[in-house]
Amino acid sequence: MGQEIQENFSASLHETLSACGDDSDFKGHKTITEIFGKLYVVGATSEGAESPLDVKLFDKATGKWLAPTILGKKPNSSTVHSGVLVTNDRILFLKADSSANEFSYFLEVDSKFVRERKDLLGGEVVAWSKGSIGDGPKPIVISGPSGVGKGTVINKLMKDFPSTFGFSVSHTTRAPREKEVNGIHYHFTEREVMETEIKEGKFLESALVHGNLYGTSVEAVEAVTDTGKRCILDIDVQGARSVRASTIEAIFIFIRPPSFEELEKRLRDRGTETEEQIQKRLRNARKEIEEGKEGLFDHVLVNDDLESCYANLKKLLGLDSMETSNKAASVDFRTPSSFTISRDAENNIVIDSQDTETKDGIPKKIVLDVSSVRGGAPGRTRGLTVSIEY
Ligand SMILES: Nc1nc2c(ncn2[C@@H]2O[C@H](COP(=O)(O)OP(=O)(O)O)[C@@H](O)[C@H]2O)c(=O)[nH]1
Ligand SMILES: Nc1ncnc2c1ncn2[C@@H]1O[C@H](COP(=O)(O)OP(=O)(O)O)[C@@H](O)[C@H]1O
Repeated sequence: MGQEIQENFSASLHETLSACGDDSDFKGHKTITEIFGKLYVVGATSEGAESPLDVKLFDKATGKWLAPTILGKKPNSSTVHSGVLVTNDRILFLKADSSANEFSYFLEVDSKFVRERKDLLGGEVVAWSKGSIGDGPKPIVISGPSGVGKGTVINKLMKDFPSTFGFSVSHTTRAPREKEVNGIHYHFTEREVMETEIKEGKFLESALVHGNLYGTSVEAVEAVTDTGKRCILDIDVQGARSVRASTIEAIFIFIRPPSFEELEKRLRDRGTETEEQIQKRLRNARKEIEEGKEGLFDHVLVNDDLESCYANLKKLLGLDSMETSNKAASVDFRTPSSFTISRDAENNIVIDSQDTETKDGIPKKIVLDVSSVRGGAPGRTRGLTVSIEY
């Protein structure tokens, strides 16, 4: 395998590319990584540190440039220090003079997420994801029949813990209710537009629910994880099943009503649906309650008395003891302004500072254990372990 994979350290890759007629047209520094006969060339298309990084792909066998679909939020060019192949499925980029939260980005070239997207979109696909030290908090998926009280408990959680949780705002083709605000409760959209966006791979999951399309976009979850908050998804059972089958590691919670009669009463008292819509939701509710028993969910809560249901939810999320409130790993440092990258005997990636002055909070050496990195939430590579020496 060593023969088939070459990293950016190798000057010969730059020679190979020049010999092939390098028309990648990047400004300034570019990195090249070879994986199974394909050169992944990463650089900026315009000058300046804020220019986003672009990816071009050169196939040595055919001598042709391929234009991959690039998913995920592109890091900017100040990120480029060096591309290091960490596993066969992703390349690591390290950023100088940066916080622990921002210093590592991965270009996924053959991860499960990328393979899924290739099947969907066809052609070459790559995806950017930000490195996350440790496991980070898992997203929470909440499902249950219409009218059971999902929205009510989620609102309570967001109000009581505003800096801990963020809501994944879904797209839907249903009409807004009176008090619903576009972009806050849902992104209200046209069916044709949403169908096209589903084909383009914009959605992590989507489903037809009560006659309308609903879906979670990659961007909706990224918007929450980017703020460092824990993402809450209010999605139906089909959506929960899709997320379960994906690379997202989440906690799945199903909320049941105390009885079918009580569910009907809540739905009617809410007064947001027509009689026909209520009937449709009640028909679907029977099916959903049955599916909720299937073992797809990690926890089932009964929403009889609201306060006790909410107390149980907080308990299972570890919020009753604040020390265990799912804080992200608290490793804090800044990367040096200048460094070299190498590997040690255990195959860890070693960042050695080349800064002439020592500064507080900037380690001399940072050792990255990448043996257990994996995709987590979209836009995230989790499981990075860091040790530092000052
Ligand atoms: N699969 C999927 N389901 C969603 C999404 N957003 C909302 N839903 C589900 O769609 C169903 C209808 O939601 P909504 O129209 O807000 O009505 P409500 O459940 O009566 O409040 C609920 O089961 C939601 O959990 C989504 O992005 N994906
Ligand atoms: N435990 C409860 N007891 C009584 N009414 C409730 C309870 N939980 C929620 N409700 C009410 O039931 C209705 C449906 O709740 P909602 O949160 O909109 O459900 P969902 O989001 O699951 O469709 C709302 O009017 C809400 O105020």
